[in-house]
Amino acid sequence: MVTRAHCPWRRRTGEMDGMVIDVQHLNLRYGDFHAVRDLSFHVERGELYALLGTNGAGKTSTLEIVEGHRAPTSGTVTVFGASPRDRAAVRPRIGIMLQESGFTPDLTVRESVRLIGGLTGREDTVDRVLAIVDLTAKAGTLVSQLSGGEKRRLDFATAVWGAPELIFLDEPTTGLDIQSRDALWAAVDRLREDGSTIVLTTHYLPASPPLLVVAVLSTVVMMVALSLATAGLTNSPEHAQVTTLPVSLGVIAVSSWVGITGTADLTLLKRLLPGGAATELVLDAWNGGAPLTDSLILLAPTLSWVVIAISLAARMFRWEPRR
Ligand SMILES: Nc1ncnc2c1ncn2[C@@H]1O[C@H](COP(=O)(O)OP(=O)(O)OP(=O)(O)O)[C@@H](O)[C@H]1O
Repeated sequence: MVTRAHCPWRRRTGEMDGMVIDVQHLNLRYGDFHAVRDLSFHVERGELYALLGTNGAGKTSTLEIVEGHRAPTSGTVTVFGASPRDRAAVRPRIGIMLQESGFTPDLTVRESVRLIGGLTGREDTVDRVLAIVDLTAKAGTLVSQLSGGEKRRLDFATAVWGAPELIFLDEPTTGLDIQSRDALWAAVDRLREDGSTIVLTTHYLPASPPLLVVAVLSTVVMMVALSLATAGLTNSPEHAQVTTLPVSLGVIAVSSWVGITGTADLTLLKRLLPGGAATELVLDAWNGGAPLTDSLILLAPTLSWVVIAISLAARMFRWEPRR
């Protein structure tokens, strides 16, 4: 666990309240190719915010802009109220796990962590960081002798040194075995509990996502639909109440759109959909002959399922005019 002693920024009470990242009408073109189209979202302090999307949707490109590594073609981005290109203002407060970090192969794990940590200007100890990323046993091993998953955990170490206020993780679980993946999600959750705001891209979602806010790149429609739908999957009761209706509607509507057929009766619906007054409303409408198909299979709306279903629907409705 991160202690207060490791978190000097916590003392600046009040400064961190509210919005950490604000992205408005972001566009990025690589020559003629429109990689990110009119993307807007914001991230609040203490949130775990995931950018989801199909391969090539623009997740890494967006992250690179917010991290200050790349300039947008148009749109505005602020991090802690400053431009992410303002390194002096922003860099000391953020930790970044790239898709691939270039570590020197003939340094040990301990030397690598100390070297990268030293560059952040934040205080921490190698032992604490190695414990977070579960590399204590490999402290004396040369980077060239690490496995792919161990190298990925070393990448993670560079992002968490000094308990930064804002942590970016680009595909953090790539190459990790199931156990390491679970351990990483647990570490991410602990970092968030300790006060860090976390923004990540991933194709592998934990089975029970912690308090998770999601944007799906490609289209505004997808982003809005999924943000609403997934908010209902969080463990926050107030969110769940507000968003039960979109979750229920989303499950029924997407099932209909993608043409899944089968039989579902009211009892099954009640079992599978989230509970609450909003669900009752949806069921009443459906049962009373609302314009929805009477023949569909309903799936429990896990986050992965919603992503797949909305991606399919997006393809069917050609929601991705990318060029
Ligand atoms: N430097 C570049 N020059 C030209 N096109 C690029 C460049 N970098 C990325 N692209 C293109 O922009 C699109 C978005 O790339 P990006 O890496 O942001 O996607 P992604 O959502 O992170 O994908 P993945 O899930 O596969 O990692 C892709 O089609 C990619 O080919």
